[in-house]
Amino acid sequence: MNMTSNIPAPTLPIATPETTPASVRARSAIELQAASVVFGTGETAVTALSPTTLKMASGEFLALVGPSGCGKSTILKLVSNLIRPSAGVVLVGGREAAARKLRIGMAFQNPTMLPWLTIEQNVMMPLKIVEPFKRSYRQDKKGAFRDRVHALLKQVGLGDFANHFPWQLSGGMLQRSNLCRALIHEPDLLLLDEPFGALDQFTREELWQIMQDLYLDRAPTVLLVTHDLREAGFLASRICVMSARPGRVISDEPVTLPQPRDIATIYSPEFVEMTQNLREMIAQARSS
Ligand SMILES: Nc1ncnc2c1ncn2[C@@H]1O[C@H](COP(=O)(O)OP(=O)(O)OP(=O)(O)O)[C@@H](O)[C@H]1O
Repeated sequence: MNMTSNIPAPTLPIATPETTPASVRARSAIELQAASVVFGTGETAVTALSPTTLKMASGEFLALVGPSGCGKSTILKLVSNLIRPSAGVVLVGGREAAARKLRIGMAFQNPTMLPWLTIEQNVMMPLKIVEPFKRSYRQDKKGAFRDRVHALLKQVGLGDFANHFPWQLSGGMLQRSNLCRALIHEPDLLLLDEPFGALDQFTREELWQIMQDLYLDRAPTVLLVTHDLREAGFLASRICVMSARPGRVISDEPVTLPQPRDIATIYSPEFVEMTQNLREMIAQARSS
């Protein structure tokens, strides 16, 4: 399913994967060098992440899987610079604490739409607050921004819901809006923490396809945390498995299936074998 043909030509001088210089794209390469995280001190200290080494190239789609509490979300927080490592180094684009210089999009399990704003206004929010869009927004370019929001909403099948309020949408529709809000400002780096976790299987599969289209269209660097091994296999170009808390990466393998993938792929013997292997690794990690 490729919906890119529905998008009107961009009306703003916004970077696309084709126009973004390699130097800019390289800024979103990620590297953890023996990075560890301890929350708290003394007797109440919790080691959330063992020294972890992980490298991601710009434009890569990496899925992190592992037992509950092993430190997956902690890695997202490190990469986004919400927290600093207790030891080791986290580099984004080759520099420490550099995430704030990047355009980052985030989507979590529970979409946090502002209930008093319409879907259009919610999705527009990053354009209001993130440079360079913020400057143009102030210069009354709202018409162009609105066109951009509508094009993206249309791409995910929400073209007719721009003026609805969040409470008028289903869970799946809210998750689509959530993805739109995470992508509207053309992020270099997309951090996804179980973004489809609360959805039924059919809606989830539909959103995997939408996510895949958006990724192939825009090529951001994506770090996806998920418990759903099929989701990891369907979307990612690489899967890292973590050990139980305090976690570290115990397996790091590419997903060799060609992209774009369709839903039938997840029933192929190759795919089933891959997810079974991942499942066994996680089951072992949980019990050890
Ligand atoms: N701010 C905090 N203060 C204290 N402990 C924390 C904090 N944040 C996370 N932890 C602990 O660190 C560990 C790792 O948490 P994290 O959220 O990274 O795990 P996770 O792998 O994402 O878990 P899940 O799959 O269940 O979402 C957990 O034991 C958690 O309780």
